[in-house]
Amino acid sequence: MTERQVIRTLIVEIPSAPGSFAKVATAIGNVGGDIGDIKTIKIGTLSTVRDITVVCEDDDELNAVVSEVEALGNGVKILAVTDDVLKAHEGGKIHMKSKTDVRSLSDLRRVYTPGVANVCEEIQRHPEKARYFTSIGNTVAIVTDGTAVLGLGNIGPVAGMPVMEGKAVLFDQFAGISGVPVLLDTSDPDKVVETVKHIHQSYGAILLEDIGSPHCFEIEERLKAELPIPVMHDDQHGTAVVTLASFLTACKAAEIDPAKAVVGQIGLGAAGIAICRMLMAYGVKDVFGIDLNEEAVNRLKGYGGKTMDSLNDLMDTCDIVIATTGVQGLIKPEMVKKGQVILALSNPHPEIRPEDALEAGAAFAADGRLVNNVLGFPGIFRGALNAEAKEITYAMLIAAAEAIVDNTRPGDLVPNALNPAVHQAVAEAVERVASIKAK
Ligand SMILES: NC(=O)C1=CN([C@@H]2O[C@H](COP(=O)(O)OP(=O)(O)OC[C@H]3O[C@@H](n4cnc5c(N)ncnc54)[C@H](O)[C@@H]3O)[C@@H](O)[C@H]2O)C=CC1
Ligand SMILES: CC(=O)C(=O)O
Ligand SMILES: [Mg+2]
Repeated sequence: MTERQVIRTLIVEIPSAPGSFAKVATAIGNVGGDIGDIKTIKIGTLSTVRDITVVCEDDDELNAVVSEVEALGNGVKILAVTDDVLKAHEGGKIHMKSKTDVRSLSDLRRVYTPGVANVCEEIQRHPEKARYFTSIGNTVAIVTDGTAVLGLGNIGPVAGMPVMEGKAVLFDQFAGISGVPVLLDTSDPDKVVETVKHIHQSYGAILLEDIGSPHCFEIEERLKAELPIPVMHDDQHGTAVVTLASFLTACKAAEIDPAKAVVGQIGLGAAGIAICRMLMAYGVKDVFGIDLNEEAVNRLKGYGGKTMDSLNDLMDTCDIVIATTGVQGLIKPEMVKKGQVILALSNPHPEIRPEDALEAGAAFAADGRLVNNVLGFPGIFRGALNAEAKEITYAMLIAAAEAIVDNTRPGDLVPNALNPAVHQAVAEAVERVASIKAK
């Protein structure tokens, strides 16, 4: 059975006495549950009710958590176990909303016919004005064929929709951008390019998401060459930006010269190859990569990277190990070298849990929840749209990575993705570079 991460909220009644909550927390931890958010629902003289979010490896572990907490007795009661994740997806996560109220006939005539006709004619005369009189300039298509959805593989575009809606939520919250999922029922590069070209006029930019390798490379290259608006495959470049930022921060903290760091990349698909290319372009000389797929390894060699014979060799040799294979648990604790930096970036499950890597001697360890392209893509697109850029260049991506580094607090690997200042800083840095180029 495939292991899956199970997130549930336990609604627990606990006696209002010092130490009672600690017993519940210990019971959850005893059987491997991780505690997430805790919300106090009711404080009574005799008992307190709390929502405790727990993260478990699978249903068996969740059942063990529930039994362990119930076994405490002495007034500790589980009132309910709820699935907040499924609940948060009921009816979908996004909704197209009007910015204008229509309350009177004159509103109606202004917003719709006949008033709207003047605006149409103005745009017909001056097409560039569409950017000001429509939402096009603030709307990004989130295009997927569903072939590499997180590390879940080729689950199809409709099953991938919750991820695309998630990206749209993040676009809205962190960058004020309307993200519109576009689900394609083809992965054929000719058809994808043709389709996106036919619909591109609705959007200010195109974000390609969870399109698997190798077809993602041709699709992105062709769309970049053929469309007059920014196109970026987030799994490649959004991930590479955030990984470069965490790499630079880790090098500084571990006193490693980035140019002399020996980097090992496990998995050379969309994310992996882009990470290697960005590190090499930034001046890192020793970038080694491995993949089960020979074509992927040859692609890396074509870009100037090197390969190794095995995962064990890579783990033995490299100071900094980055993994994007989608394979949970691929890196065993006994493979970790003392002082190594381990970025196990696969979602939803990393190649090694950061706590296990640290316990095995790693100097720094993070997973894909922390080092995540959410730190990059909202600000990158905001900056590109603000600058009315025609493309997202390497210089813009480097500026984004440096802005992320500048916003990282001492002791942290990356900034908190919930901090709006980070997205603002990325957007400003990207816009500045894009505007310089445009002059
Ligand atoms: N943290 C983040 O921001 C991001 C994380 N990712 C994660 O990276 C993973 C891969 O995503 P993509 O690159 O888009 O997929 P992909 O399908 O393009 O690439 C995966 C690559 O890993 C290779 N691979 C699989 N098993 C392997 C093994 N045992 N040893 C060596 N290589 C192996 C495959 O041959 C393939 O080349 C996913 O789990 C995804 O969630 C992707 C983008 C962003
Ligand atoms: C974060 C992301 O884009 C992925 O895991 O595919
Ligand atoms: Mg993705």
